[in-house]
Amino acid sequence: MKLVLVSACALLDADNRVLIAQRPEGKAMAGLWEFPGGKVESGERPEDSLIRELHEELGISVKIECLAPLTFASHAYEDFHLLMPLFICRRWSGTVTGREGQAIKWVKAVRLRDYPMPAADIPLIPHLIDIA
Ligand SMILES: Nc1nc2c([nH]c(=O)n2[C@@H]2O[C@H](COP(=O)(O)OP(=O)(O)OP(=O)(O)O)[C@@H](O)[C@H]2O)c(=O)[nH]1
Repeated sequence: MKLVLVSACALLDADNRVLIAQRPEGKAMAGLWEFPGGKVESGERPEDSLIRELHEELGISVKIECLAPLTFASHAYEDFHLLMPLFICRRWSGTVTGREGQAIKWVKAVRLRDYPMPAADIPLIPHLIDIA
């Protein structure tokens, strides 16, 4: 089975709300809410890949020292195995904007279960509730 490495980030605002973004129509798992991030390209560090994706997807600049590891997801999808480190970040510059037409929402960690998320993300929710 192919192993796919994806870096993801839980951005937290001053009220400890978490940012989720909705996967656009036409993509795999369209409509589901996920943490911003994306595939780590070969030769790239997971942190650098995440910083690049946060800029592309949300228009914000994040410094590497503002990313802290929280936990990870390891999930067998039908066609690949996902390994996804989840970082948290409380400091960035710029205004969070859905730059690729994706809907975004700030939600309390205890409300995350109200939003359909990819299967790999479900076990991550309690970790976010713990730090809220
Ligand atoms: N960014 C992100 N991806 C997630 C999460 N949970 C999860 O299962 N994934 C999966 O991890 C992969 C992330 O890849 P991606 O966003 O870079 O790529 P993509 O599906 O847009 O495809 P493409 O870049 O090949 O067009 C997808 O298969 C996505 O469904 C999550 O919370 N955030």
